[in-house]
Amino acid sequence: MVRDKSAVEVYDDDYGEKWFSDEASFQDDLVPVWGRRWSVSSEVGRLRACLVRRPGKEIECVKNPADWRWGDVMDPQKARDQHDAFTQVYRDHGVDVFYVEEQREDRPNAIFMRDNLLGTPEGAIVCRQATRFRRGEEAAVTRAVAKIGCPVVRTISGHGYFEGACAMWIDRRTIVLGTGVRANAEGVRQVEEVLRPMGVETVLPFQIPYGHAHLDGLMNPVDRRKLLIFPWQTPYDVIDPLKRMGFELIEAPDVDEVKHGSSINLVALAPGLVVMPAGNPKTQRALEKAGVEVIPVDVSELMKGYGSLHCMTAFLEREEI
Ligand SMILES: NC(=[NH2+])NCCC[C@H](N)C(=O)O
Repeated sequence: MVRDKSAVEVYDDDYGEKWFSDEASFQDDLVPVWGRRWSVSSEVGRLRACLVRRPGKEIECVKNPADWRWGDVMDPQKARDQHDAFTQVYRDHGVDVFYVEEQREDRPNAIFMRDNLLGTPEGAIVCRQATRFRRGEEAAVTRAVAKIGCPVVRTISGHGYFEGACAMWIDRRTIVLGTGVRANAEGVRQVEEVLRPMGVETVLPFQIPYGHAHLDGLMNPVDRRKLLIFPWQTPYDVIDPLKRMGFELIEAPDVDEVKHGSSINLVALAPGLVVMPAGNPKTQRALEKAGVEVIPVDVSELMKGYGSLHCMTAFLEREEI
């Protein structure tokens, strides 16, 4: 009987099950699979990449500022020029600035990108806006993130809502997560569920006070172990463990600068080097006295939307500290 070659003959010198799984971690795969190290685990490690929304047509839909939680109507050209200027400072410091190119024309607050995206050690969490006047910004952000190839590790869903500025990274193992009008318990639970397996061990809960939307007007790390805080409205129970970790506290010296100058709403380009809204001389001096280098930039037009640099910048890649 004529028979095909037996399986044994075919496999001969190279047979057997050998297509085993690859045990590399997702984080190890970021560069080979996802094209770059899309990894964030602090607010201060050298900034390599961020996502922003240059003010587009949407800011022109604001007629009554109070409808959008704005203080005043923006001059579109001034707003765009100021946006170009501060992102240029980022680029001058080696940051790759990515843009959300398309956005809904009825979502003027979409320029406050941090609220739409939280960077994690393994990619982005796409947030879910709490308010009706912002919900929907995140859909365009998802498309932008997909386009640049950054992995999305979670989209806040179900009954959760969570805006990225309700989180504040402390270090690879520690994060502050705030609940309040812009982040409910379910939203925080979803964020925590994603971060724990990535190696976050300590979550410091922060009850955001009535009248504040986010954390970046209340506290912001400016160096590996230096923290700028609004002293009267940051819970002692958040500060105490940070003190034990060796954090030096820099108390914002002027309420008016915090409230109207967004003096805490700054972006660190590297440990001890920050870009900060201009017009806050007292806070700037306090930072410099603490050994922090400050680059002031004029974002006064953009601040009519009640947000500033930190809110406008979603971090996509920072060097680990
Ligand atoms: N992360 C921030 N502080 N964002 C400020 C957002 C301001 C915007 N008008 C809002 O109420 O949503």
